[in-house]
Amino acid sequence: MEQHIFPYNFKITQEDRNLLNGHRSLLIWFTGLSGSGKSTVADALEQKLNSEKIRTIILDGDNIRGRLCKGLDFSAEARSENVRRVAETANLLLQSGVVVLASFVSPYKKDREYVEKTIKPNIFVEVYMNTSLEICKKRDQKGLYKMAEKGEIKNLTGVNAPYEAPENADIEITENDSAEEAVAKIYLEIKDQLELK
Ligand SMILES: Nc1ncnc2c1ncn2[C@@H]1O[C@H](COP(=O)(O)OS(=O)(=O)O)[C@@H](OP(=O)(O)O)[C@H]1O
Ligand SMILES: Nc1ncnc2c1ncn2[C@@H]1O[C@H](COP(=O)(O)OP(=O)(O)O)[C@@H](O)[C@H]1O
Repeated sequence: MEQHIFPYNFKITQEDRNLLNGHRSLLIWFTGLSGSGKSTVADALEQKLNSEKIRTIILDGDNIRGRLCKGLDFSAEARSENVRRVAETANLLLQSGVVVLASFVSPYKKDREYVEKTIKPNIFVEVYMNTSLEICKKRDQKGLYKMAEKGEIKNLTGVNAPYEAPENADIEITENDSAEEAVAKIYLEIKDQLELK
């Protein structure tokens, strides 16, 4: 289909919006197995940022899959499409000047690289929630691992679907870190990048 599209050059830039907000925008991307602590740490970090008067928004797997990404399953292709839509959404939100916290299993390296490429020149901070499968299985708050054991789920990440761990994550959170420790680690890393006014 031939399209005639002429993007308009709007006058207010992202830099103008950052100035108004008093900080830069960043994308903080949490990746890890189900139960690794992505949502918990994103939640605690958002509270810390909020208390510092930093504008934030959270994009979280389960929430996004109920709306923007409704109908996408957990095949490799659908997961890539899920992450692609989130990357586009994050890109728009970053242009508004907010700090975006995104928590997605995002098991494929190429998908995470796609996110980083999509949001450039904005800053991508990859947080690897390095919680072992053993601990995630023990937590199993949603009962997904038990369902996989019974053969009721065929593509659970870490069990019968792959997880490609980041090799050079900006920040690694281990299963021994409490949520508070994780927040402290992340905040220390991003503080300068926020360029607080
Ligand atoms: N098969 C399978 N594999 C992984 N996760 C599953 C699966 N089925 C359902 N769930 C639930 O979906 C949440 C993960 O969605 P994501 O959008 O983050 O996944 S992905 O990035 O597209 O891989 C995930 O949320 P978290 O537990 O917060 O990670 C689960 O609640
Ligand atoms: N740092 C932590 N230490 C101990 N338990 C945690 C920690 N982070 C999360 N949990 C617990 O693990 C479970 C799964 O956490 P959640 O944040 O939902 O993980 P994810 O979003 O990666 O699926 C929850 O019951 C949560 O309370």
